[in-house]
Amino acid sequence: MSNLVRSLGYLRVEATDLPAWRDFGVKVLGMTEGRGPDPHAVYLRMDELPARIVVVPGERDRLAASGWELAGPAALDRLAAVLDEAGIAVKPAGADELADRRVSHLISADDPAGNRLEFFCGAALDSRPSLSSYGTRFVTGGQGMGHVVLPARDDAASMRFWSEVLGFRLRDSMRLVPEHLGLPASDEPLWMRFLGCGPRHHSVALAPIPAPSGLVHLMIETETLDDVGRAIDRCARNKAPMISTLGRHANDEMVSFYVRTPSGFDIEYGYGGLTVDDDTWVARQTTAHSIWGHRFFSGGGH
Ligand SMILES: Cc1ccc(O)c(O)c1CC[C@@H]1C(=O)CC[C@]2(C)C(=O)CC[C@@H]12
Ligand SMILES: [Fe+2]
Repeated sequence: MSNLVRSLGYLRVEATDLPAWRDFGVKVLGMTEGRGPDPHAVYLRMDELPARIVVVPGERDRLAASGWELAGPAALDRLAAVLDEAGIAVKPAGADELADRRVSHLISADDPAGNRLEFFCGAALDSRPSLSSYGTRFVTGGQGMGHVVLPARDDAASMRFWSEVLGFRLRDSMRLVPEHLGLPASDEPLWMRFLGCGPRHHSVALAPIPAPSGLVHLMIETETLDDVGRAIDRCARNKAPMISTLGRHANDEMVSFYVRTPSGFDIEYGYGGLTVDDDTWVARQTTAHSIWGHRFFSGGGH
């Protein structure tokens, strides 16, 4: 157990339509556009960091990496050793990558499902405030930028890596119905695992959900319910495809809806998520994904 990762820091996305992403990020999500080292990239800000979503031009639409923040260089060194001991290949970053990501230290590794992870510390802060023209304010800070749901076929291998090696804590599990995900029926239970590394109920969820882009969804959280309501209005105005109704999740009590990004994965746009304390939290099994709402339009799956 290492317990070294503090929060979800950023996502790097490779995309085919950069102008669509700029419009989507600013006009639908209510993020602000930052500047950065790559003149062709779109840098989307939520807070004092220079970017939380970095969209780089590419041949295809996919999650290039999720970035995970650690407290400092000593913690990053310890994580590198822990990964190495577990037999996981660790790639140190070169000066070019450090400059590109505007962090002081960075290593990368793949999880057992092949999800590319970057672990960093020493992020640069932007002196210009991130002021959304819709007044949207995001919940970040110690809770990080939100949560990601990553595809993972092998439950046991993923749990070993995320929980035993990285030190994430299991906060909830939910059984999935294979037919709802377009998967063949099976006797083996299909698990969705919700894991946390800080006060946010979950910073990552792992599930055998097919995801051609490498990401099922990214959840971002706003400070008020009105921010979520206004985002729903902006989806309609900008013809962004909402894929679910508003709902409240059973496990983290988040009130949210889902909208499709120009890269084919989804954004969960939410308010009011639970924070938990590891000393008192008990992991349970939720049997329904929501206490109300979250009706998905695409007929099963997501
Ligand atoms: C169940 C749940 C609790 C809290 C969350 O933040 C959260 O995203 C979810 C999962 C929602 C979930 C999904 O992400 C992909 C498709 C899923 C599995 C469904 O088909 C129902 C629930 C959906
Ligand atoms: Fe979610």
